[in-house]
Parts: sequence; C-alpha cells; structure tokens
Amino acid sequence: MAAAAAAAAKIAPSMLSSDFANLASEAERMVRLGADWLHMDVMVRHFVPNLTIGAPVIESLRKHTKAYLDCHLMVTNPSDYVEAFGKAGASGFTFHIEVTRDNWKELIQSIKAKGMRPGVSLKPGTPVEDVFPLVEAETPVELVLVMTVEPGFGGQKFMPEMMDKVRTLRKKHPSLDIEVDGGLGPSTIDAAASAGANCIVAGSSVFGAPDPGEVISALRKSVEASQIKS
Ligand SMILES: O=C(CO)[C@H](O)[C@H](O)COP(=O)(O)O
Repeated sequence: MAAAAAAAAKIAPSMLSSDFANLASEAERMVRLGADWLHMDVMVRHFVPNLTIGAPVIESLRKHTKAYLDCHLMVTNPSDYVEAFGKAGASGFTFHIEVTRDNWKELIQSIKAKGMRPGVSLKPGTPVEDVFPLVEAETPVELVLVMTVEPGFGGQKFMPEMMDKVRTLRKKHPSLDIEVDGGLGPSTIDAAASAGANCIVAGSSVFGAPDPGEVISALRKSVEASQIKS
C-alpha cells in the first residue's frame, strides 16, 4: 500500500503582529512575500484576556484578498460565531477543545455547513489525547492547532515540550494538517518541523524581521526538509 502523502507546508503569518490600521495592505504584502495562509486571532476577552478582531474585520478584509483566512477563535462560545464567520468569508474556523467538550460534533457539522474547514486547538496544559476523538470522528476536524504558548498575546517564548503532542499526532495521522502557534521563527522552526508540524503560524518573527519574506521562506524550507527526511 502506498504511504499517505505528507501534508503540504503552509506558512501563516499571524496578523496579530501586523499594523491593524493597514490590514488589507499588510495582508497583500504577506501573500506577495510567500504566505500561504493568513492567521487571524479572534479574542474577545472571555477565553483570553485580550481583545482583537471579530467577524466584521474578516468581512472587510475578505473584500481585499482571496487568501485563506485561518481563523483561530479564542472564545468560550464558538458556536455563537459560526454563522457570522461563515458569512464574513472565513476559510478555516478553529475552536478550542477546552470549551467544547459536550458539543464538538454539532459544532464541526455547522462549521462545514457554512463552507469553512473545521479545526480544533488545545492549550499547553491540555493533553493531546483529548483531541483524538475529534480527529477520528465520522465528520472529523481537518486541522489540529497545538498552542506552543499560552494563548492571548504575540511575542511569547516557544514551549518545546509541546512537540511531544505534535509527534504523537503525526505518528497517528500522516496527512493531517498540524499547526503550531506561538514563538515560531528561524530559531525554533526546526524543532516544530522535525516533530511533524506542517502549518506554521508566526507573528513577531515575520512582522519584526527586516526581510519578512526571508523568514517565510526559511520556515517553509525547514518544514519541507523535515518531510524529505522522514
Ligand atoms: O495566537 C496567538 C497568541 O494567542 C498568536 O497567533 C501567536 O502568539 C503568534 O505570535 P508570535 O509568533 O509573536 O508568538
């Protein structure tokens, strides 16, 4: 039997680190510099102590870009956001397992019904086993986002101990989209890529670099080189 194809590298600059006053041009700049996805952090002060963007911003940005908008909902009630994000033009809708223990099946169905790709995320303190049922469900999530910092703010330090979760998931699911988020950049990418992550969210390392395109390309090279080795 042929081996399952590796999941393609997707580099997703976190727009949390962009200039929000120029979001459309920042998005265009990232795509021009090689970004595959744009990561959109949705925080509303009741899952994390920060306030960022909601569906109206996604709707406005969608008018300016065809890019894949990878939305990470750091909220306690993701079901309440599905309809609005679907209408706004979100591409991916990733919710947190910690707040959806009882209703993830219905949530996944509703996300798909609105034309978005469902994903699940887990905080550093949550065991990876908690997301197995969602990846193995009849209607599964299509992405697992392993947080490598406590969610809430950009610019934090990468937690290498989270790579055990990535390795465990990759071993079980060779072609699953496994995303990592928090503290990723040229000095931490090899740890994430060799563990098996293929979707890389990076905020401060990309937007803070003199040449963001060079960082995007270094992140991609590391993921692709790890896939050739494995
Ligand atoms: O989800 C996030 C915070 O909750 C951000 O996407 C993440 O922290 C990216 O920022 P950086 O690359 O600067 O760590």
